Amino acid sequence: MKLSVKAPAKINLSLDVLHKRDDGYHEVKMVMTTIDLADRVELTELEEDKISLESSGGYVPSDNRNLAFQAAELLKKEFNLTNGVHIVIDKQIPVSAGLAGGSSDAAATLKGLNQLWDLGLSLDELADLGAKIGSDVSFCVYGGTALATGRGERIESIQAPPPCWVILAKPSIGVSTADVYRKLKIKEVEHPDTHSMLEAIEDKDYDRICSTLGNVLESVTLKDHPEVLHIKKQMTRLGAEGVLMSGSGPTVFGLTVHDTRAQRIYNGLRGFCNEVYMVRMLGESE
Ligand SMILES: C[C@](O)(CO)[C@H](O)COP(=O)(O)OP(=O)(O)OC[C@H]1O[C@@H](n2ccc(N)nc2=O)[C@H](O)[C@@H]1O
Ligand SMILES: Nc1ncnc2c1ncn2[C@@H]1O[C@H](COP(=O)(O)OP(=O)(O)OP(=O)(O)O)[C@@H](O)[C@H]1O
Repeated sequence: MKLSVKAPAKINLSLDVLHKRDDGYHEVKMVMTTIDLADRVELTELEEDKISLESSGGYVPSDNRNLAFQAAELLKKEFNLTNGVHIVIDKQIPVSAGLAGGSSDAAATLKGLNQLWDLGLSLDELADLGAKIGSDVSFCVYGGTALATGRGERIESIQAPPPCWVILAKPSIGVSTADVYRKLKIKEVEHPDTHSMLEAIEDKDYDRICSTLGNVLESVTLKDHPEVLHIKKQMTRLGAEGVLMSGSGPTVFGLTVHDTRAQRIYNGLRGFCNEVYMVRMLGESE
């Protein structure tokens, strides 16, 4: 049997870091939402007891460094399974971008194999398993829009923000999430008002959502990579109503409700950035 699962990217509308924990991770408070930029993960049952993986598009590892491979491995180990699977990833989400591409592939693999191998696991159980793979995987299991706390794995789903265009621009630089967290000076930075973001979403107040966007990790990535700040300025100049870096970066997203403005921002950014996307905010889990 074979099945195909959509794996959407996420953006962080608010990302706050509260303190460093004894286990080396950071306690976070984030509002995350899914966007209509997605990989597709195709799972085919194998007769043999093995996992194989291939990926089209951007370069990603095809062995157990791949988070989707790790998801299949984890299920086999946890439940002592001898099932096999061939995983094909149609990669549309840019890699190492701050958009949780790998995490979403892992979440899609967990959900798909739950069906394919008839494991009967609930979404909560899949999200708990996902947390063993990476901090963003639990959110990707639920999708939609959520408040994420703990190291990012404690998920409280909330309603979707009002729909709008999301223009994404990724400069051609690599950013290490671990480095960004390590360099963050928690006491010296301005913290976003996550509570206000939650209220704005509840009130469906698009203008307030735009003015409340905030990501504490910008303090590190913008300083190390001035091109990210440059993209933010261009997005604002081109008329985006709200602009922010997603996750640890380097992708910047701009929000607008206006169709013609969205096209103008998209065209304007393509002039000096190779990877630019214009997609809809999803917000709801599909
Ligand atoms: C930046 C975000 O993408 C925002 O959604 C996430 O916080 C990062 O999620 P992720 O890429 O799934 O992160 P993981 O693979 O769990 O961790 C990568 C590295 O980032 C650091 N890390 C991550 C999450 C967290 N709450 N505190 C951390 O300090 C740790 O050094 C960890 O070794
Ligand atoms: N399925 C996958 N897709 C993309 N990258 C993967 C995958 N599996 C493993 N990786 C590796 O994970 C690293 C980060 O990739 P990813 O695209 O998930 O980053 P990201 O969008 O910054 O994630 P996050 O926002 O969760 O920090 C890369 O070094 C990549 O080689």
